Amino acid sequence: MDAVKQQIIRLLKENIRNIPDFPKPGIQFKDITPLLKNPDTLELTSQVLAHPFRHMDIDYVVGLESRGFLFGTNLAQDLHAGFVPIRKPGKLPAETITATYALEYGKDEIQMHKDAFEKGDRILIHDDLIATGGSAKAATELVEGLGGNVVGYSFIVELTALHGVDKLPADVKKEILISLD
Ligand SMILES: O=P(O)(O)OC[C@H]1O[C@H](OP(=O)(O)OP(=O)(O)O)[C@H](O)[C@@H]1O
Ligand SMILES: Nc1ncnc2[nH]cnc12
Repeated sequence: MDAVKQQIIRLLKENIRNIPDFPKPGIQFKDITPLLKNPDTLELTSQVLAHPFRHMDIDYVVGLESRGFLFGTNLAQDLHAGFVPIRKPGKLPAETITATYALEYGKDEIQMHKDAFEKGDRILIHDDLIATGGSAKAATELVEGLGGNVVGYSFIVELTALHGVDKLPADVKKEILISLD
């Protein structure tokens, strides 16, 4: 990583705070609201997220509700791609497909519109954070279920102790800005 990027990543890291015991006892919640509040880190995060995928011919960025929407649409615009939302159950109005997954602090289902993209389209999956990897894996199942080609994953934060990345296909490009314990 070059020196400028390293300096940017350090600044981003300083703007993520740890909230102990949220939303449940024992969970160390990584709160990105300071990073969103600071106009410098807001802009820099967008720029460093987009850079590695600029020449990858991404057709759609798929973002996970809700924190995956914060940078997902901007990432799509930067890459001149479309944006596809993955949402919690009962929120998308047209016909959907569903995947079930386990969270670090619960269990949930996610949905995507059946007509979100065409078979063979090149998809970048984005979320703010990967913990157990359950939601990113479920998102992969949704995309592949519709014949999409997942060509990349983009996360701001990875919780390394939970090894979420191991749940994702080994041969697909992954860009993670910040690794935390
Ligand atoms: O890797 P995993 O163990 O699946 O966990 C990561 C997911 O958990 C958080 O979302 P959450 O479900 O808390 O919803 P939110 O984005 O609406 O806050 C986070 O934004 C990721 O989507
Ligand atoms: N520890 C954590 N902090 C923030 N978001 C999360 N999503 C799952 N685990 C999380």
